[in-house]
Amino acid sequence: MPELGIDAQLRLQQGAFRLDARLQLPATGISVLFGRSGSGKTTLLRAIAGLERAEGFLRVGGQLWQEGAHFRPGHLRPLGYVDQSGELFPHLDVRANLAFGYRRVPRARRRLGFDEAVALFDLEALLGQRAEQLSAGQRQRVAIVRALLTSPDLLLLDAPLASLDRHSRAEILPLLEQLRERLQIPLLYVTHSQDEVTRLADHLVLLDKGQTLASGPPSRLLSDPRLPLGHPDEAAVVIIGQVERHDHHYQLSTLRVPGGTLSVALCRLPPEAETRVRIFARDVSIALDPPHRSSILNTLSARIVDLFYERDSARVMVRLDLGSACILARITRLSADRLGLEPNLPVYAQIKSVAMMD
Ligand SMILES: Nc1ncnc2c1ncn2[C@@H]1O[C@H](COP(=O)(O)OP(=O)(O)OP(=O)(O)O)[C@@H](O)[C@H]1O
Repeated sequence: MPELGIDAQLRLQQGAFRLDARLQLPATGISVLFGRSGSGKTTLLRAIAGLERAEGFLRVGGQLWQEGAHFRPGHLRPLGYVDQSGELFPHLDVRANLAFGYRRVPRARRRLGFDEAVALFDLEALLGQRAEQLSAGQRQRVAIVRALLTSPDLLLLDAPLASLDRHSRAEILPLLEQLRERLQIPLLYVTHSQDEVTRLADHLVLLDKGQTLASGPPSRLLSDPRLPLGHPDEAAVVIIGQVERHDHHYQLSTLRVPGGTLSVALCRLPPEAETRVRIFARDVSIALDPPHRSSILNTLSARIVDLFYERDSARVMVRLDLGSACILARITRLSADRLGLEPNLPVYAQIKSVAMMD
């Protein structure tokens, strides 16, 4: 793993709940903390923020924030924290809300200019509005930019989209994706939405009953059906593709991915650009021979890694190795038996639908 942004072991007892989490996260990019409700995500974030006093150690960007008796209090930890509610100073306008933290940062320490941050989150038109007049989605955008403008060493976002409607979520997600390219600090993002995991995560941490169950690249964790990552019907894997060419006549772009090429809706990325591609397990079917005369455009060569039988279900999850990445196929047990699927068997993965994430 590249340079560590967060290195921590934090233990905390809260009533009957015990947090005992080990974190080793990269210095840049979005690390997503994923887990069921009650798994301890907020508690862990609050411990990192110094709002809860956990035992153990915490190092952020090489700085020791706590260890043993040494405990840097929350207000002296240079971090931005945004929670679900995105609270602002209601009587101030957006400009004053944003300027509040920004003015306190010495010019030489500022990581992001005021105008740049405002433009990044498309806030120009809102600068004169009072915070109490904003919609929930607008408020959350302002809250994120306000946190960014304090030039933190670490940005903590606790389910920032969880209380928003679909439309506002769809508006903010691409802004967070853009932020990934711009930020030079770790961003720790809590969610229990699988969609946000596939869209945002550069690194994924799975928390279960207060413990870190798995931590690593999303491509590895998402393609491991043994991990409790949500309902199997929503299981999806993200792989990296490279733009090969565009076909304007048929409005399609071709991406090079492990195992072959994929056709996707025409995109604006230049040739050779990298992009994330999400493939739902439910959209993948398996054939033993190269399919021909089919309306499905996308077929990849694969080899079966293993099969996971779901209890009391007609379905089986099949892990398929494409060479340098794995995808999942959720098919019926009947089909798996009829085709005689077993580990190591070479097969063709037919993919009904592919979504580009960039
Ligand atoms: N102040 C407290 N005292 C006792 N128990 C608490 C306290 N705060 C949280 N808990 C318990 O700690 C556990 C973890 O809660 P936490 O809010 O961190 O989970 P979470 O993963 O963030 O959940 P969600 O996704 O629903 O927000 C839960 O069982 C919760 O009931």
